[in-house]
Amino acid sequence: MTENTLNALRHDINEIDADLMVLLAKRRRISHSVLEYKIANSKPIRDEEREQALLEKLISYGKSLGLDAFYVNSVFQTILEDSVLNQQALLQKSLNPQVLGDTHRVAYLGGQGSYSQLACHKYFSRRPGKIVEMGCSTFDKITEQVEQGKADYGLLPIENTSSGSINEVFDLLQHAQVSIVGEVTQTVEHCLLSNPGTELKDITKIFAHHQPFAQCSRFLQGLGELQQETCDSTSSAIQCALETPNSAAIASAQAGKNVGLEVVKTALANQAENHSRFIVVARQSLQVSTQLPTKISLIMATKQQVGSLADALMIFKLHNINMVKLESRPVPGNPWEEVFYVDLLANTAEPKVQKALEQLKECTQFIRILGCYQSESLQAVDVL
Ligand SMILES: O=C(O)C(=O)C[C@]1(C(=O)O)C=C[C@@H](O)C=C1
Repeated sequence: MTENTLNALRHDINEIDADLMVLLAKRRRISHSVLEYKIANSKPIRDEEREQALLEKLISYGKSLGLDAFYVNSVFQTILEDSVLNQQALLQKSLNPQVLGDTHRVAYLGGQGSYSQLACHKYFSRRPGKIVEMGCSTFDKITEQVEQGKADYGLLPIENTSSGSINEVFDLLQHAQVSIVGEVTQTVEHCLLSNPGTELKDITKIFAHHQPFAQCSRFLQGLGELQQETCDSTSSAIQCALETPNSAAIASAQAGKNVGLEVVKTALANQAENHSRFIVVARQSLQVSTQLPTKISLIMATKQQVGSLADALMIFKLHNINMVKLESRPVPGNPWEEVFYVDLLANTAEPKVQKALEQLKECTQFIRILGCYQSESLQAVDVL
């Protein structure tokens, strides 16, 4: 094959890709129109039966065209997820026009290339408007920016599939005057990054935030006596690696590319599927439509009596409310006292939930709703 033929083929591929883009944009516009019907008729945004029927039909049509089921399924699951999440974000915006403005000042940990920045871009990509990024050096500074009205939103990592709950953030939520208004999950692909030409055997020191250190503990154990230096954020770890010969940082490949560091090794995390869930906080709580899958996060301190935690949890069961997270953390200044963090798949606008929360007030010492927000972890319809 000549180079000319190759160029002609690539030209054809470019045209097909451009046509696909036009069709994807058209599909998105139609999906927005379907939302109008759902708003007018109070229908839930997600229609899993419709998704199932659609995917089955597409898989069978794909087979007749020589496309395998796995490929068709993965392409259309992505399209459907985009469609659902966009409908949800638009509905939220129509419900809270005064709060969800056109400029989003977002405070997050670190700077360019941090996982928080990636999560910020992911979350706000569905929320039209300009993002003003405010990189911060600590979690406290993030909530301070929001409390003082200098930022509209703060992004805080709350849990990771390898290292578990991020206790610092749970503790911060005990006293920060902010509400949780959203969540976003970001895939975290840790790589070892170093100055060009550096090989793994040359590296004597590794810089990272303590979370990546925890998430890559097995890889690090395998390296033996290597110096590890904990940094405030992934961005500052990258800066240190840039300035220190024979050193490396743990961060995403993209973060390294931004500053000229090269990837020495990929896939460092203990778990192959390494994801972090971030919460989005703001000064004001949001109204969340009951047409959306929603979560409530709350903290509570139970009475110091036998069975008081069991009594509190029983209330959720009695009202058929699904509890998806329960964490306990010590209360600063009160040794051996615990505060519980609870996530529920529920909406504070539902009467049964209001009733349950009233009952919970009666059987606990203290309860505070941290937020009711749109849950973005969509469970894909299973067709394969
Ligand atoms: O058909 C609908 O109800 C839509 O909103 C469209 C659509 C889609 O993009 O195809 C989106 C969300 C639903 O879960 C099902 C299908």
